[in-house]
Amino acid sequence: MEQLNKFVERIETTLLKGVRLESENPYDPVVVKHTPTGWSCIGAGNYAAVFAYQGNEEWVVKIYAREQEGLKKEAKVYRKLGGHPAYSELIYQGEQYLVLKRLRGITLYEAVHKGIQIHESIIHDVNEALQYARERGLTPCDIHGKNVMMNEGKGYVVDISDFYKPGEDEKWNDLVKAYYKFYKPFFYKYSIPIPDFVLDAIRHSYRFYRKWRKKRKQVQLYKG
Ligand SMILES: Nc1ncnc2c1ncn2[C@@H]1O[C@H](COP(=O)(O)OP(=O)(O)OP(=O)(O)O)[C@@H](O)[C@H]1O
Repeated sequence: MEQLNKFVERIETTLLKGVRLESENPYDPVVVKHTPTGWSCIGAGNYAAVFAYQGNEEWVVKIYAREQEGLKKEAKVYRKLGGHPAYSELIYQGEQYLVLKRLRGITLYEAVHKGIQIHESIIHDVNEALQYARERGLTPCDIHGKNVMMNEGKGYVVDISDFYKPGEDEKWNDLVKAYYKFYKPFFYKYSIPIPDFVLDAIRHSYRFYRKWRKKRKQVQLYKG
């Protein structure tokens, strides 16, 4: 408890006072303009940036750049999820930030970028973790390559902030399909790294593909 109190004090007196975040577009990651000494940014999503403190290996701080409402919902989801080895845990909820258990490893996005093999066990672990969430009354959503981490052959789900929304999306299913169709037979086999600009192009094209698919479904429904 004392350790947590000290950590919270450090967040509020150093990190929050010095950090500068910019979020221009909800479809692109938050940009960290300045990180105070002692802290390092270990990841950024479209809503938040995540920081680690040099003297603390256990916890990370997720600061929301926009939509503080999302922070409250994420905390609620963690409470509902309880403890599971494939998820992080909520340690503390601040006004603008959450303290979470630190997950180790690299994201699937980084693995593909660096040509590091993603074993099938990762896909199985995530499938199992998502099923666990469903059994707790949650709806797994927004699970993509930057929201799944792997470490020593185990898979972890990093971001559960959208699990309260009604209705699952297709992102994880699409990723699994792409894994078996393109990744496993080719990129996995030869450990080929993929440059950032290609991954970005895939990310943008996938967004358009999802929009197109959604429209097509609506038209089909309308035609009956
Ligand atoms: N508990 C954690 N331990 C270690 N790294 C983490 C943790 N949580 C997040 N990260 C890192 O920070 C990055 C951004 O976090 P996260 O995906 O939760 O942000 P977000 O803005 O909610 O994302 P999204 O754009 O998917 O909504 C992750 O891709 C991961 O690299």
